[in-house]
Amino acid sequence: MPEGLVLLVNVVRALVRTAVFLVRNIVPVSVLSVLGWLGVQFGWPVPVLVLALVVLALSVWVLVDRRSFVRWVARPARARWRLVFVYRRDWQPVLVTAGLTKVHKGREYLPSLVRVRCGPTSDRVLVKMLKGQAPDAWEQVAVNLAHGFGATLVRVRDGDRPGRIWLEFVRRDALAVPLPALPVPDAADVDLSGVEIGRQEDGSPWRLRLLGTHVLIAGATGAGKGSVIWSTIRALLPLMLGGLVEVWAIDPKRMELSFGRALFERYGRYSSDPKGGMVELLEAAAEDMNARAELFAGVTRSFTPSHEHPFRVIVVDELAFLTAYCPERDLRKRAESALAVLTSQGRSVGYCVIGAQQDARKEVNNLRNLFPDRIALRLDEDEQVDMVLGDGARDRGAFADQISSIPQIGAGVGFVRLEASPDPVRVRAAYVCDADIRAMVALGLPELDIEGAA
Ligand SMILES: Nc1ncnc2c1ncn2[C@@H]1O[C@H](COP(=O)(O)OP(=O)(O)OP(=O)(O)O)[C@@H](O)[C@H]1O
Repeated sequence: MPEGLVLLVNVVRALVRTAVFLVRNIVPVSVLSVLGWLGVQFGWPVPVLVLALVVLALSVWVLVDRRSFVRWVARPARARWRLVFVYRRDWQPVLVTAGLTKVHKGREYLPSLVRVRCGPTSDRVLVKMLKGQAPDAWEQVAVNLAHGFGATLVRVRDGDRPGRIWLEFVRRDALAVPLPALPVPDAADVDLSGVEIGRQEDGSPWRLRLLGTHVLIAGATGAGKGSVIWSTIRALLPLMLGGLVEVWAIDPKRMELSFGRALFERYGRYSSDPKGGMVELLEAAAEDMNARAELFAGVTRSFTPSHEHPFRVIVVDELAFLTAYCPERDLRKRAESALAVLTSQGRSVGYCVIGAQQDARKEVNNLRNLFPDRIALRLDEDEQVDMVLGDGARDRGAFADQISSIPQIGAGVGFVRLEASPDPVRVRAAYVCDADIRAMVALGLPELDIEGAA
């Protein structure tokens, strides 16, 4: 190629790059230009004074309304910073190494980085994939991307339109520290469509729906199933005391729920009797539910709790004991059919079954599909994740098998699928310790000797 032509090509390239840089950085470039112009025109104290005034105005904003400052200034500024100095800087080398680029006829095709948003603990990066590329290709190299961009974890989420995906880079584990028991709410604030029992990864409250659903909590031993159960009971306590909610506790392990036995006996029912008492309780619930269904038929389709017909939460601490491990076949069959009746018909008449279980396998609990809402705490094997949360949940980032078995870090941590989105959300239940349970019992039974109750 003649020398002149090479020179011309390089000049054109440099001009294009400069134009792209100016367009991409229009805001900082404009601000610097105006400040420079002020300096040249009126002397350098002027831009310094303007800057000082801007800093003063921002400081006042922080003091007056920190939230809106973070939303409108701090987060966008941080997102810009991370776009330029983290993602754009390392975009090409990391994607090439992870195998997400394509070379065709000597030309390299690179997926484009569209936008970056910063949250308190994670960044969301909108990516335009190469034509013909699917999100799976990104899911497979999520670990490479995490290491490449210095994140602890990367999740791949659906984008705003076909061909685009959000990459969620988790910078810091917001759930690494145990969450103490939440305050007992006021009765007026308890909403059975979403009782607050912990935190989501983005810092917002984790609300568990009880009205019109049943909940399965799956987790290996020590995963913290008890904290989900007790946080739920704690959130319901004011309505229990007011007679609008009853908790019927079935406690084959005689560990977790026995702490609140006095509370359940006063504001619901309790059984830990392996010789048939627990099954009788389930059958009584199923019978009452049938009677309710008959009464409500053709009268009402939505349930509102009343003193006559309280909302009943049936808590079963270890489902598998009733449906699989119980030595007596007859009791197993009766328990299974009562549970099937309750879960298949109880939703619309004010019954909610919350079942906990250690083993998520199908052989152990074939009622699993009757629980519309499921929580996967720490699980022993990766295949169990999809068994609990549904197909594809693990591919979408529900790594319940990787939750730490150290209680401080991992107990009560889990994944849920919320109604609004197929993507699993990481959550942590608040930890209701023995003293908190005693205080709850004391609140419900002030006349009782608390040590005796617990
Ligand atoms: N949400 C939580 N936050 C912090 N620590 C917790 C939390 N939940 C439980 N723990 C700790 O983990 C331990 C085990 O929890 P828990 O007994 O609830 O597990 P589990 O899943 O019910 O186990 P198992 O099936 O063996 O009864 C508790 O003793 C407590 O120290």
